[in-house]
Amino acid sequence: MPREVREGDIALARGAAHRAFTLVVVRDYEGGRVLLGEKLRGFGAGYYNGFGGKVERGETVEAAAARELTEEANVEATNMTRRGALRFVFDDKPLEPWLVHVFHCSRYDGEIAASDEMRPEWFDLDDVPFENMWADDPYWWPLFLEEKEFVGTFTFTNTTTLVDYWIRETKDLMLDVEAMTANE
Ligand SMILES: Nc1ncnc2c1[nH]c(=O)n2[C@H]1C[C@H](O)[C@@H](COP(=O)(O)OP(=O)(O)OP(=O)(O)O)O1
Repeated sequence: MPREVREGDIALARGAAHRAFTLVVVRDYEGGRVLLGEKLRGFGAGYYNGFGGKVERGETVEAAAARELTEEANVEATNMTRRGALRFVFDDKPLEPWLVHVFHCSRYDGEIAASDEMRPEWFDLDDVPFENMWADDPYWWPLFLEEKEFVGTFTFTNTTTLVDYWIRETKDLMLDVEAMTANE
């Protein structure tokens, strides 16, 4: 069972800069469902997740989120809002902490289609497949679905075993992101 800790109790490797990632969850309000993708290859293969990936050099976080959604699910977001920042700390690989910027999207252009990386699938809100998702997801999804903004940190061992975490709502997401990346 992962241990809930106080904010600040999770130590980061000194001097390690975050690696930035995006994660977009598409929500269909009328249908009461969310779009997830089964990851077909690479990090997290076999898990269901939102759509996203690494922020490339010289790219904004927003542009990276839109690009990854198009690459992985074949649609262009027409409204996307930042909703959270999740820091992942690993004791094995990768060594640097990750900062995953979570976005919400409810309108898009195009037809959803699979890519070589993700197989999209709609899930009813009460049927999100947490048993086949990253172990941190059950801790922040409630805030996501309640339309709250949130920040948190999760420590993993052996890449996928969640050891400890903190998560909370934030009233100023960007201020908290600045604080999380202050020493970089
Ligand atoms: N623990 C956890 N919870 C929720 N979401 C994630 C994690 N770990 C993660 O990596 N993620 C998310 C963050 C990103 O959206 C993806 C991982 O990105 P990845 O597919 O490795 O990046 P790409 O740039 O698409 O990779 P390649 O195209 O280079 O293979 O999962």
